[in-house]
Amino acid sequence: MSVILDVDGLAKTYTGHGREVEAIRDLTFRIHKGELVCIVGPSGAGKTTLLRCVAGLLGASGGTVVLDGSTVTQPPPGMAVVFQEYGRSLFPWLTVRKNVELPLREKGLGRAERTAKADAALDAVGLRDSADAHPWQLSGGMQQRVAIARAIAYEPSVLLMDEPFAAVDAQTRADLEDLVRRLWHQLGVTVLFVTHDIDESVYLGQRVLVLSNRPTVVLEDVPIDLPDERDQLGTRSSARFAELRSHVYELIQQAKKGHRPEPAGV
Ligand SMILES: Nc1ncnc2c1ncn2[C@@H]1O[C@H](COP(=O)(O)OP(=O)(O)OP(=O)(O)O)[C@@H](O)[C@H]1O
Repeated sequence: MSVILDVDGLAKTYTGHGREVEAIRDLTFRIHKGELVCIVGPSGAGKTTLLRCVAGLLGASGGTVVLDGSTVTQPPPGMAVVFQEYGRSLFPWLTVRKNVELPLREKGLGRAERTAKADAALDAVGLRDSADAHPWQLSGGMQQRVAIARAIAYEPSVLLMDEPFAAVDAQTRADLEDLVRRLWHQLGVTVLFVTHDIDESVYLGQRVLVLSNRPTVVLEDVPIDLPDERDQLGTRSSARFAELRSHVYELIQQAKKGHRPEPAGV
């Protein structure tokens, strides 16, 4: 499997207003083409900072992010991001279809192709019937599905998701998790999914990267050896799921207490 995303020695310190916050000290990991990788860590560990650096929305203080062989210095064309705040990421004055079409317009696609791709993406998330509605006429879960449709219509090679379901109710969240797994299977896209929810990370991921507390490093890269076919009831009640969630939970507890991996060579 080829490496699509290579994060090497990434560091980020925020400066300004007379103070410095070292958010990320030294993050190194690789993601292969077509993988679904989750990132968890204690609150304030730097998960959003990491995703913004990977997306080219924030300049790193050190290290490199390489997407498909090219160093990321600004938002790269092959990446799409779904944020937690769907309310702020959709334009209320545009219809659902126009919201989904927007990045395709920036990509330079003609009207017919834009409409076809937007409608296919809305079909994939089950929202074709709402194409002519405005975002504010939809529920929170539906708005987040619009944001997902917009991201997949763009046909990114890597889809970044930053706690995308944190603001929706539990039932909707379960449905959206299954939607992400289904789209990932169908489209073969690489997904990097940040969440603070341990169960969600184990349910969704093929691997879970557990981050230390700030300044952040990778505490452990946990392979999730659950069967590829997952369902909310069966998978979550399996013995292996319980073992994996306990392991990740333990790691987060250690991270909160300040445990850090030994530096290499010590
Ligand atoms: N613009 C900024 N200026 C200064 N410090 C910042 C800025 N953005 C984030 N930080 C700090 O960097 C650290 C990491 O923040 P970040 O939002 O990346 O963490 P997180 O893991 O996503 O947190 P949470 O799980 O609570 O969402 C925090 O200490 C935060 O206060």
